[in-house]
Amino acid sequence: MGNHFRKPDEGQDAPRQTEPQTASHFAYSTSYEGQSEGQAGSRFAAGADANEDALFGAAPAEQAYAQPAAYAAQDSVSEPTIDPFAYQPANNDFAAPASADALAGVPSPLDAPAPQGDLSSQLPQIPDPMAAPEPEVTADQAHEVATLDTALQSSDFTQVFAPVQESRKKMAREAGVDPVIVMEHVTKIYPAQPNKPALEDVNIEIYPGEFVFLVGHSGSGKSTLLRTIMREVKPTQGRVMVAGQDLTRIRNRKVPYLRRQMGIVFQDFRLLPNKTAYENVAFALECIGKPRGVIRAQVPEVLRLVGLAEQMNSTPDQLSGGEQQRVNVARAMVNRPPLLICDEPTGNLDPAISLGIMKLLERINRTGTTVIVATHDREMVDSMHRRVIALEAGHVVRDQERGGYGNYGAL
Ligand SMILES: Nc1ncnc2c1ncn2[C@@H]1O[C@H](COP(=O)(O)OP(=O)(O)OP(=O)(O)O)[C@@H](O)[C@H]1O
Repeated sequence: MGNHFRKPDEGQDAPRQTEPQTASHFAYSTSYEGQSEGQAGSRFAAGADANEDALFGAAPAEQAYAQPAAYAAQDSVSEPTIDPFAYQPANNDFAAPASADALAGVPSPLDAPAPQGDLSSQLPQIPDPMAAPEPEVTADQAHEVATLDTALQSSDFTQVFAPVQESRKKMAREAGVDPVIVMEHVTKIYPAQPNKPALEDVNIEIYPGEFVFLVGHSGSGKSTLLRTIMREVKPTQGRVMVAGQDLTRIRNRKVPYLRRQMGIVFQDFRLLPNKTAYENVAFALECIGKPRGVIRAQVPEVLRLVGLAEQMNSTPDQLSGGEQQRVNVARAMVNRPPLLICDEPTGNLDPAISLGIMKLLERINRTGTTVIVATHDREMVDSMHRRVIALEAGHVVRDQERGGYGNYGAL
């Protein structure tokens, strides 16, 4: 999916093709329909309008990056002790337990003696026809997964990836939360296909801190939906609100500031081939004018958190596909955006490595970042039990709180 974006100098309905990896593609490589790459490049000029950073709530003070210890204090203040999304059973969910006295003497079925012998060995062994074959995992892959698992245990994680405290605070304070993304009656018709809307009357609300899977057949509109959220595609009809900003109305010059609030991860990694992992991540910060001190503090930290402390000086050709994708995630997150948009982030990866990437995204989500993942990865969606939005021919055919991949339309 991620490789369907157009070259900057092509019209909006030009045939879709893979972009070459160039420096200008590195930082949010795709430009808004009709906007040239030159214009897009200017988005990263230093000296941003501070007011723009208010788009998603106040960004942390620059100083906080240079003093990681400050995060801890900041986090402990801003992280709500109650997660408003967490399931809170009502008092009457369960019958009140009987007192211990009343229960005394009543034989419990749990106290019954266990049947003797291992019954399972006496039962005929029937293979599960639905069971998927175990994927083969090489020693290298197992090592890669293990290093990432170790990195994910780091207690420092929240200090670096903890961007949306403002909205979480609001949620906790008011117990009523505004969605971070609202799509109202959104229809997108590409002129090249006037009779086949890529999206039709789509209505979606996504709240801060959610983890959302977007599923659907090829061509169902997943990429188009993500691209409207990034304001790379403008709807033909309807309204898209991101963090309270109406994307159908904001001026082009504001788009760069909007995108700074988004981390974007694509299937085709788009790392700069001649730069090391460190340099690739650092470049994302250089592009938005971060001071060198911030870069020196933040880049190794974020690479360590994605389990690449040992590979900072490796170039992409020295990294596995999964490691490259981790650099990509680190690069998307290094500026601590409150919203992470992933278009087929595991599309090219082996199942074991895909699971590692998904765990990483989940870990980032647990720090409060809203994560939206378009994917064809059935096993992943089924195993994670997160919100699933299914698209079919541009329509939302299912929006399920804790869904599986399903048969798109069917549950
Ligand atoms: N730039 C474009 N010009 C014309 N039609 C387009 C363009 N981009 C997408 N489409 C069409 O819009 C529809 C939705 O495409 P989209 O890429 O959003 O689907 P998708 O679900 O992401 O597919 P995949 O999973 O294959 O990436 C398709 O019919 C596609 O051909």
